[in-house]
Amino acid sequence: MLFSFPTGKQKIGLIILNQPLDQRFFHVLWNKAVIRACADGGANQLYQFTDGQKECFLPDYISGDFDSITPEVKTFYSQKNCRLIETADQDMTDFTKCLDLMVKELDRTRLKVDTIVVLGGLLGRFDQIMATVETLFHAQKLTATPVVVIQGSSLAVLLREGRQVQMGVNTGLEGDWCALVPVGSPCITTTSGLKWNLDQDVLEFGKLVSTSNTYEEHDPQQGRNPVRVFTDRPLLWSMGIKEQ
Ligand SMILES: Cc1ncc(C[n+]2csc(CCOP(=O)(O)OP(=O)(O)O)c2C)c(N)n1
Ligand SMILES: O=c1ccn([C@@H]2O[C@H](COP(=O)(O)O)[C@@H](O)[C@H]2O)c(=O)[nH]1
Repeated sequence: MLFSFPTGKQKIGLIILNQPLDQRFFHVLWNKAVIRACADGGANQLYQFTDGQKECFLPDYISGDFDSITPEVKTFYSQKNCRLIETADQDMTDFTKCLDLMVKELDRTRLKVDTIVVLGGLLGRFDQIMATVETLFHAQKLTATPVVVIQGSSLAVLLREGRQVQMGVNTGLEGDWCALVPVGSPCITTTSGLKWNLDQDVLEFGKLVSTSNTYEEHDPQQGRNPVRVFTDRPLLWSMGIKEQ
């Protein structure tokens, strides 16, 4: 798996959750997206954020149990022929269901994306933040495509087990912290490219969790080396995004 912040010619799928949108990345990510979706109240966020030019920013579909989308927003997007897909299941979050639909839609249309980018999910309600992380576990079963969550000054992605993952950390957008968090189970982990590397060390809550890590020192002319991580179980990678 090769992963870097979605820049350059990457094509993405974009999911907007019910959290305030961020001026820094919205337009660039919207333009890279070949499919765009809102999870329930994510549509309210899009509607509000694009005020004055809403017609230029129509999602392909809005899904969810529709307990958050307002009647005004629902009416607006349905009149603009955006698909409204009701997913009433109360055992899964609107994010998980929206992602499941996106994977199916990508399969159906044979559209290819490099990454599915999710805006929101890392701030606001703590239970929702935990649910975001849990959705990343579903994502690994649903698709081979990396699912990257971005909100505020953080990015999160769940690294797959059993293979070396290489991350480009030289796009200029990376902040100065990064972390490896063993969310689902203990992880035997080996890394390179970090200031505090691991060598077959066990990351485990109550034992060792790699927060407040950073990148190894580098020659500014040459840029940072990629970060390489090998883990025997799914492991959450999180990194800072520069405040601009
Ligand atoms: C054991 C268990 N705990 C809690 C729930 C309740 N539950 C889990 S996911 C879900 C849907 C959440 O919807 P979402 O739109 O993602 O979040 P909301 O803003 O409505 O809280 C619900 C109600 C459940 N079904 N099972
Ligand atoms: O505080 C929050 C609230 C919501 N989310 C995410 O958005 C979707 C949709 O939420 P609704 O409240 O149903 O509109 C939800 O599944 C969460 O993934 C969030 O991240 N933080």
